[in-house]
Amino acid sequence: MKHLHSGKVRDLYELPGGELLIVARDSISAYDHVLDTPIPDKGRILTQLSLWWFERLADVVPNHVVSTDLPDGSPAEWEGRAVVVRRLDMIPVECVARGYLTGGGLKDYRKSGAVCGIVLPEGLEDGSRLPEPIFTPTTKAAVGGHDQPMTYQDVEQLAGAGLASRLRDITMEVYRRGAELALERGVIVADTKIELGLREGELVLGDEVLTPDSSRFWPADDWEPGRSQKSFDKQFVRDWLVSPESGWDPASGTAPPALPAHIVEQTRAKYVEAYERLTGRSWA
Ligand SMILES: N#Cc1c(N)ncnc1-c1cnn(CCN2CCOCC2)c1
Repeated sequence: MKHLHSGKVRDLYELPGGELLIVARDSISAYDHVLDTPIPDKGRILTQLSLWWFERLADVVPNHVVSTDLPDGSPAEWEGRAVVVRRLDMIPVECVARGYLTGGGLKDYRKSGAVCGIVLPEGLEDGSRLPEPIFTPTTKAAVGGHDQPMTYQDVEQLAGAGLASRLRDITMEVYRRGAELALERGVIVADTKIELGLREGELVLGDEVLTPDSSRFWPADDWEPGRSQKSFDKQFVRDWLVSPESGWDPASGTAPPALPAHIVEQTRAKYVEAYERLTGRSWA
């Protein structure tokens, strides 16, 4: 098979029949670096979580999944973390829904009182829950670049009014369903990013959906607006990397050091916990 693209934590291949293969690696990224130390089973756990969400959301939007059978000639180690998907005509918009204000959205809000042209109430802090979830699309940045916020009018100009409306409706419904289910199970989904493409004129959900890589997962019992929230899955890694033990400085521009075994194990356990809490299934 032909290698097409490598993202931070996933690779894309083209299959002889014209379909694509997405392979999730056990890589984890923090402070804008992909770490050298893999988290065992992360690729499999997030692939299986995404597949579970694709199925649950099939009444909202069709998806690009064709099969989880490994294509002939694939390395056996890809089992469980490789998905055969239909090739879509991807819409070049990162479709983001936010239920809480943080990250780039908070930065824009502090500068202008708005996010993607949507004016928000005054007095919101880092981690504030928004009165209603909002659609905050961004451009798909080139490798190493940063996504740029788009207004809804930008999306209409790019995709047309009809498609823009569908992109927003689907994004908001995927977020609403995901955030509602997750909160019942003790996980806040602060925001999520989906990617949609066209196939025979129909919008189809691509990429991955409602994973800790495509979304911000926060432990609900630790939520406190006014400070940065703990990441459900990445907090052990983030804290260790800036601890005296690691000896690393994010501002140094150098690559982060390898993670100690106990941080790897605790982080793997968080991915297992997220999968089990959300799906109600045992990972074993
Ligand atoms: N999904 C999908 C998909 C599709 N079904 N058809 C055509 N193109 C794409 C595609 C091409 N690039 N990306 C960006 C995100 N990638 C996701 C996979 O992993 C690598 C990054 C999506």
